[in-house]
Amino acid sequence: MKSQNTTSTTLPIINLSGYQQASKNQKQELSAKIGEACREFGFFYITGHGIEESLQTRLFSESSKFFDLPSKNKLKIDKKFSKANRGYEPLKDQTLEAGTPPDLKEGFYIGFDHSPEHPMVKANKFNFGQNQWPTELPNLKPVAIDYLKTMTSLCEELMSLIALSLNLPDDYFHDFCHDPLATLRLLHYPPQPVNPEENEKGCGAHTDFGGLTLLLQDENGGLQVWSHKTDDWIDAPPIKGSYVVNIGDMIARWTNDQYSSTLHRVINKSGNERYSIPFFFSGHLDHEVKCIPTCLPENEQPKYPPTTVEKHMIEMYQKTYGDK
Ligand SMILES: O=C(O)CCC(=O)C(=O)O
Ligand SMILES: [Fe+2]
Repeated sequence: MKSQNTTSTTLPIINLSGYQQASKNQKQELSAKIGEACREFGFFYITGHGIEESLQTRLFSESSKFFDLPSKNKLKIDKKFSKANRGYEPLKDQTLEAGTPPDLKEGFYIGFDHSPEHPMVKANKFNFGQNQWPTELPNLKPVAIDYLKTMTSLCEELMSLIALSLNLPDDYFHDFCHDPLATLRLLHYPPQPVNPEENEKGCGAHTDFGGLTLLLQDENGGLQVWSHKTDDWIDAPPIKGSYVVNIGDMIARWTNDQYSSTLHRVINKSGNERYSIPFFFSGHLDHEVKCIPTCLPENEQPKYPPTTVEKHMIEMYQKTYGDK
């Protein structure tokens, strides 16, 4: 692949304003724009999504307070103590791009709190369980849980627009959306070093594992998206009040790559500390993911064998975190 520079193509911006009250026709129009963006880039921005700015600001504020804590405090809630991969992920813990140095980012994983009696916890389902919260930041939990709930509802709506865009009934992904694995990841990227190791980056080139990712990023920029059209990296700069949405591996598998789960990476060249908050909507763990028959033209074969959400998620965590 090419250097760390980018070309100037821009990702589409889709305004969702009023989507909840939209007529059938308006929803069809919106879904057609989403479909086009998914085919061309696998990435798009959304505005008019209805998530309150004050909620986003409070979450960013808790996030920066968390990463400012002394290392020894953060390490007390290292995700290695959690059966459900919840908690602190130290700097360089993950290598998203095989064969390159580990990612220059630290993180904090949050999901819905599931009691030990929850059937999915009893069944030892992947990433279902309890969070680990920092005792120093009592406000993080209510803000993060509020955010998780709101984002989950937004993703359900987006999945129904994706269904429409594929000429499927709008409730086609209903079962996938039921009792989903939904993960919030607070991320902190130190500035890119002046003399980085070869190929060292904030976040190595990767595709996202789940259904949809909705990314909130601060004003520093640094996200780059691979364009198969121009065969080069393009910038996905922050646009105030928007989310960057991208298609994950599940949707690529359903559509036989008609909708692209696109490579992306982060290089924090801003010289500042960068903060971002991706929300990963991965769906119901038992859901089978195999090519949707109407997404397979007569002369094509499915590119991927059938899998389940859980199987794919486990494989991808093992691949990028090794045996940790
Ligand atoms: O921080 C970002 O801008 C992107 C993070 C990302 O791609 C991920 O966590 O999967
Ligand atoms: Fe990603």
